[in-house]
Amino acid sequence: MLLKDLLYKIPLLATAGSMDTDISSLTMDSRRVGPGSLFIAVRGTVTDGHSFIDTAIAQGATAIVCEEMPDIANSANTVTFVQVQDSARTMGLLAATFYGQPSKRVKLVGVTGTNGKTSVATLLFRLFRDLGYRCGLLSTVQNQIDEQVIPATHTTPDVITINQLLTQMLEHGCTHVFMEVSSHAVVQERIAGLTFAGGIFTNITHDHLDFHGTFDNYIRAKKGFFDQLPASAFALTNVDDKRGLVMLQNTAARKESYSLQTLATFKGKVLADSLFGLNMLVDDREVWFKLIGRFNAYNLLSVYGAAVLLGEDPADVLTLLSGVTPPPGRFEQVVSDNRIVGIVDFAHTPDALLNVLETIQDIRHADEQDRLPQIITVVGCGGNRDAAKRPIMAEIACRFSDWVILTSDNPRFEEPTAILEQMQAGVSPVDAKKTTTIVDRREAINRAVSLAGPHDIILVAGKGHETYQDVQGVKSDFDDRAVLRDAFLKSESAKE
Ligand SMILES: CC(=O)N[C@H]1[C@@H](OP(=O)(O)OP(=O)(O)OC[C@H]2O[C@@H](n3ccc(=O)[nH]c3=O)[C@H](O)[C@@H]2O)O[C@H](CO)[C@@H](O)[C@@H]1O[C@H](C)C(=O)N[C@@H](C)C(=O)N[C@H](CCC(=O)O)C(=O)O
Ligand SMILES: Nc1ncnc2c1ncn2[C@@H]1O[C@H](COP(=O)(O)OP(=O)(O)OP(=O)(O)O)[C@@H](O)[C@H]1O
Ligand SMILES: N[C@H](CCC[C@H](N)C(=O)O)C(=O)O
Ligand SMILES: [Mg+2]
Repeated sequence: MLLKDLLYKIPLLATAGSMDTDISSLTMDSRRVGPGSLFIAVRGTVTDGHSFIDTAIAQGATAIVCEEMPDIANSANTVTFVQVQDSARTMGLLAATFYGQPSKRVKLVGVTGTNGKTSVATLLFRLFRDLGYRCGLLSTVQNQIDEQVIPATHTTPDVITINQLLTQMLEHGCTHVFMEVSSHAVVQERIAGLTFAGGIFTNITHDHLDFHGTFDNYIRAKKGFFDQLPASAFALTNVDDKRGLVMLQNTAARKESYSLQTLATFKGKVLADSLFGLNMLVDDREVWFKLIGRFNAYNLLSVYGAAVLLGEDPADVLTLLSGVTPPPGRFEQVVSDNRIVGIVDFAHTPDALLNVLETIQDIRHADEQDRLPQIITVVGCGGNRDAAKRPIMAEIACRFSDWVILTSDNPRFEEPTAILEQMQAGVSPVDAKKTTTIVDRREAINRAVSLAGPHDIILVAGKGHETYQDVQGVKSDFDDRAVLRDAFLKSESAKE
């Protein structure tokens, strides 16, 4: 595509060089530049893409988009330079044009919020496939082009990757695409230039303050998604969340809502919640779902609402949705031969942990001898992420559990013991008696199993579907579900 066609309608501050240059590919990473590439210099959190302009040219880039013209701009006559106000945003607009506006050719629905994005996007994907559509999914767990699974590196990929994936989805006949929109992605313009058919807000609680600085900034980031929705889209919000209405304050999209507590476009009520699923009234129809926990009642209601807003028949939606299973690592049960109930859950924020533990408390029942199952929680917090949540998560674990084992999540580049000390700060002297700290996650899970008897519940929180542990940038195999199964087997054979 010619550079001048690519830049059509993009606000430019200055240019140097020919606009008739042919562009073969777009990239913001000098390491991926090839002959004929357009390199977009983006200022990042670690380094500045502008310092790689020379490398990009040496590797064959024929055009550079930047926020600051480099000195060589007027002397390099084989390369064209384009100065813009905001490279990251421009990249989104360029990607949409370069790939032929794929987001306009599918029904693209974005899901944002602190918790529940993967759950809602995955449920929508599974529901719409059951409704007979070919669908795409962009999620933390994985990306999917109908049946084909593509590993995910981010919750929301960069905007060039998104457009490439959307193009592949279109080639495979996908009509609907469901994607998570993280707050990082909004701030870094990873969704710039995408045309959404709908946006869903789940909730907002404490997370990522390391990145956003303040809670207000974090709210603004999430709201930014709704601010950029077109009038043709729907904006579906959870009005039971304190910030639910704020999200839609400035949106041009059609405002819709869901609630378990108050008047809303889509209204639900939890009738029963057990280890076998949720029984709900949804717009006055009674339905059983396979998911567990009141928080999932919200997820299900938003999925139902979005499906109806996308034109599906409410009764068909509920019939099919009642059979849909949750994504991996979300309240996933691993039960031992002697009936110890293991629950592996991706709860890695205070609110998620609170919800999961409240659910566990609600659904446990005393046995014939009137003994209430014990709750044993194994939890850690990731390194190089929001540190403020660490003591809070430890406190929540203690509040709801009979035993707590604090352990490592993904330490990344932090010292595991330092993270654990910050968690311990949330443990009161009284709770200290039931709390142990074991740095090694496998050992921690083994200890939990050794404390459990039949019908007791072990919650292993924080890593859910993850199949690795990241220590100093090295990812080694680690899967909470497999480790739990091993621990159950080992403890059974030790007893024999
Ligand atoms: C903090 C953060 O979000 N970082 C993201 C950001 O990287 P960055 O700003 O650090 O980039 P940088 O390393 O400073 O580089 C700046 C620019 O120079 C370029 N560069 C760099 C080196 C080089 O040799 N040549 C070159 O051209 C880079 O390609 C980049 O364009 O932009 C990159 C490209 O899009 C992302 O891969 C990267 O995600 C990192 C790996 C990450 O861990 N992100 C997490 C925090 C994240 O985004 N998480 C959210 C989900 C959170 C949640 O909801 O729970 C997500 O959406 O996944
Ligand atoms: N609607 C909800 N409200 C509160 N907590 C939830 C909700 N849905 C799920 N959770 C909890 O949060 C955890 C993560 O859920 P999910 O993966 O769907 O969230 P996410 O928003 O995609 O997270 P991430 O930001 O890491 O992508 C679940 O394992 C569960 O413990
Ligand atoms: N999307 C989240 C996932 C966190 C999962 C948790 N296991 C951790 O490593 O902190 C993030 O990248 O912040
Ligand atoms: Mg997710």
